[in-house]
Amino acid sequence: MTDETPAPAPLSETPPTRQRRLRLRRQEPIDDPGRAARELFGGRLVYDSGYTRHDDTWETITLRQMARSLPASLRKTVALAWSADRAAVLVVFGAELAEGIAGAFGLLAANSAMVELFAAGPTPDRVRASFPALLAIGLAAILGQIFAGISTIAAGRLEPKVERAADEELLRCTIRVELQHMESPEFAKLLDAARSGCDSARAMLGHAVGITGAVISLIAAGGVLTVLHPVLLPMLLLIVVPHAYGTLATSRRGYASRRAWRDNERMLDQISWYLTSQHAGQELRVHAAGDHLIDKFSALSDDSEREQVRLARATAATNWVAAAASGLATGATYVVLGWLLLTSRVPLATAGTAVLAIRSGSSGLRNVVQQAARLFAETLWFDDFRTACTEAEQHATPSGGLPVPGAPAVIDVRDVTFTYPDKATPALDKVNVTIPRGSVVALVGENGSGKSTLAKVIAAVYAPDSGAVTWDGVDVRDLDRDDVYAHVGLVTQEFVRFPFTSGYNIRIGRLPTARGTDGPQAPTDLPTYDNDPVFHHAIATANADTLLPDLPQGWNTLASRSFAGGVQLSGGQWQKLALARGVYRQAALLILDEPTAALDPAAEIAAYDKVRVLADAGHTVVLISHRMASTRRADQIVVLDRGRVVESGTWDELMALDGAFRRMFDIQARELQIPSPTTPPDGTSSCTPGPEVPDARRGARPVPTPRADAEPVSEAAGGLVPPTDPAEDLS
Ligand SMILES: Nc1ncnc2c1ncn2[C@@H]1O[C@H](COP(=O)(O)OP(=O)(O)OP(=O)(O)O)[C@@H](O)[C@H]1O
Repeated sequence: MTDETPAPAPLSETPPTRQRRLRLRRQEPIDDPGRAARELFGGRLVYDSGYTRHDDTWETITLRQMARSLPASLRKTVALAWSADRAAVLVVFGAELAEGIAGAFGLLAANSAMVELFAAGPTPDRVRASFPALLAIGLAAILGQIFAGISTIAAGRLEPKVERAADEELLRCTIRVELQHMESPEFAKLLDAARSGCDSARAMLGHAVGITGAVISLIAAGGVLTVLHPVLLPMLLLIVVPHAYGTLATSRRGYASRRAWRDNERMLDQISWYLTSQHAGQELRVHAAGDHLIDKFSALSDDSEREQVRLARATAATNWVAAAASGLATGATYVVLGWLLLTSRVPLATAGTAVLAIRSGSSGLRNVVQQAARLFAETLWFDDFRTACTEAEQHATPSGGLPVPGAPAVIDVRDVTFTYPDKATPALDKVNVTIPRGSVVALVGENGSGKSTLAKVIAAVYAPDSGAVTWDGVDVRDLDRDDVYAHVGLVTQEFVRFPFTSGYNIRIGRLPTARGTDGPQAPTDLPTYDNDPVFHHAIATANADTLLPDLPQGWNTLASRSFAGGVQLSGGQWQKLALARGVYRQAALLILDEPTAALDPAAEIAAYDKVRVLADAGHTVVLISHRMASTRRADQIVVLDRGRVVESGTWDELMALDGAFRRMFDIQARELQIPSPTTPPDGTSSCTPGPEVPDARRGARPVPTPRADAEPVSEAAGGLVPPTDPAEDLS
């Protein structure tokens, strides 16, 4: 470093940190994330998901807002519960009402008992006279508890039903949403929020029951007070209103603070997870980054502790103010009560009952405020759940349409243009590809050139903005989508590693319940892999039988180390399972998006050989690969560049063309020191010629002929009949 170069200011001395210390001293919430957070995460670690959608509700909610929204929230809860279990709703309401009435009855009995006890005469006589009233108090208390228990049982029956109904509704409507909409960031966030909304359905019920009970006991206490003396009723309000404000203020402050320190906790969780995980263990040790991260953990923990201390002090201060206000009101109430006593407006016994009623009433109202605030927040999440379901229905995969008579002889991509919603330039731009049955079409091109997008359009997962994908001349949009999907098998780059058994990870490609498939077992059967020829065909094709030595329970071994008895599979082993899943589907059109990226060289070569065998058996294969050599046995190679088809033709034709494909091949060949095929001046090469393609030039739309040697595909629901002896066919 030269003298002129200014030394970077130490992060700890930057202005935001000084400001932060001041804020801490003044007990204000920390809004500067601190040095460790900035260095590691670039600032606070805030979820960009729907789970934080209503985070500021508690901080902004007012008593008036809550009171206004309460009837609507209660209405929604009752409607939800009513649709789940009417009888349970009636029992809950009846039990809450009965509990409230028992409470009021108990207060009146207490009044009678006090009248007797404060009456003139010898003490034994007064006690004896008060006996029936004392019995009535006991009876009211017992009945109150019995009714509370009945309400709890009925609510316990109702709550899981409500939650399950919401969960299932969300799952059913989400699984039908078109992927294009599913991938939009806004819908993804709404869906996150909707998941919370399902939990909220249950919580809303709990709060609604709590509010009902509290309101009923409040009315009972208010009624008793009014009977004793009308002036006592406003006194009750005087006590509870400051309490209500205090409760709300404390909760709001607590929530705001927790929100601030929750970001901190999230950062701590992230660091501690990586410090203790096997996944990062190797790098952290070799790079000696562990101690550094522990220091950051310490710094963030300091911040977290400071924030929690600040919160405790602030909460105590708010509670003191609220309690002081409420205490003043209570004092005033007792002064009024004393005045009523002194002026003989109420007898001493009534004053005693009034004290009890005021206590029970004020606790009821406090309860109402707390529960109503929670109900308000939960209702927001629940509304998201409803919005998500409505939006999901609006963007559901259309049902109906023309039936797909069988495996298509030709799939045609015509002038297809497709732009992702958040992108300015199209991912596919006037793309034309013709895919005859029984052929292997390889899509190649640089990263981001549009290969996976084109595969999704071919699989009818995305609908083109313009142009069309046709199956035997019929636009896919006019076909029954479930029928179309019954003919498609997909092995994506990011195939799913389900935490199920390794066998089920394959079987999920073609479950008996799936429409259009004729799975080997009835849904109630336990999987028996031994006598499932399709399963054995799939594992042989994907070379997945090599996994068996690592599967202690065979195909019933759980493929997840997170659970007891589960195993950890390697990346390549998982890829074999995914490939087997795709083959097990027995689909007419098989899309393989980089299906061998994690395989060893021998397994990779075997996999490409099997792809050829599948095509020769009548499957149509769309293969995406970055390894140019792997496309050698494809019938057609389509080269994409920034969403456009720049070359297409057979291997020989593209090598002879000496364009983009040849350049990509030569780069890889140089790296691996593979001799490049010699291209004679007439443009033909020494490679085995593929089926004749009439026009192979830059950007041209080739029209390959359907393979004459392709075996007929079983027309039954798009499934291909497996070879009787897989080994025979695959050897
Ligand atoms: N879900 C998405 N949302 C927005 N843009 C996307 C999405 N998926 C892909 N893209 C963009 O579309 C373009 C084409 O992507 P695509 O995944 O089809 O390329 P690819 O050729 O398969 O790339 P790779 O070889 O890296 O797998 C890229 O610019 C990519 O950033």
